[in-house]
Amino acid sequence: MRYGDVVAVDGLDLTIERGTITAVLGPNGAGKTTTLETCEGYRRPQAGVVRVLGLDPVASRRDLLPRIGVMLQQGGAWGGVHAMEMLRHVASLHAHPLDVELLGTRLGLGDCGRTPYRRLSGGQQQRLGLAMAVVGRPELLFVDEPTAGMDPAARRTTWDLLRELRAAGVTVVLTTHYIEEAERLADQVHIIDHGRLVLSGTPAFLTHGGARRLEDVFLEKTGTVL
Ligand SMILES: Nc1ncnc2c1ncn2[C@@H]1O[C@H](COP(=O)(O)OP(=O)(O)OP(=O)(O)O)[C@@H](O)[C@H]1O
Repeated sequence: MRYGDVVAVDGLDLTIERGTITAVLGPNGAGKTTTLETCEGYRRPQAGVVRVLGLDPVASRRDLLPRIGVMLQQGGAWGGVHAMEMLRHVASLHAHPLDVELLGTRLGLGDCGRTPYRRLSGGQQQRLGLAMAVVGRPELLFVDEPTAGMDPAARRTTWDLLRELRAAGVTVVLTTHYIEEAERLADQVHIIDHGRLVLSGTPAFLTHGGARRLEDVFLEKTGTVL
């Protein structure tokens, strides 16, 4: 995937197993969001092949939309909408949504009250984005930096929710800059740099059974030690 002269994703080859949590790590500009957006069907691959639940994400977008959940890095709601109003709306678009009130309470959306979306804090917007992504009971969930800007309690709630989804058979693909998050949550970690895959494995494999810190492995492999 290129943007003009910039090569954002370059021969990236990876497969994600169903029912697992996969973390895609990489420095700023490594190509994580572009990769996710291509899998989500927002971008048509300029070369190569992408299959999501066995389907072409662009050609089969209508079939895939009810089956996947997407949490974008930013946005996804109208500026003037209230959090619970937005969540109820998204739920109404799905055949068998989760209980909106329970989900909203769990993710602290009740606290957002009548504040319009554009005035919510970054962490509150993230919580709503996560709720919108999971409310339709997706089989596959893409979450781009889900806990960025969240306070520690909201981060824990998010981790618990993602683990519960995995236990229920949902496949979760996340990007994060919090290496600890990947270490705690992910079954499989892929590190990408300059649009290429540089290392893959379970957290235990990558850290030699905990003998190394994943952050050190990440910095070494991506050459980002300053
Ligand atoms: N719409 C766009 N137009 C031009 N260049 C873009 C566009 N989107 C991304 N890029 C460039 O493509 C490269 C990959 O960007 P991408 O957003 O996929 O990286 P990322 O790994 O998600 O980064 P971050 O961790 O900072 O979110 C970067 O060099 C970025 O500047």
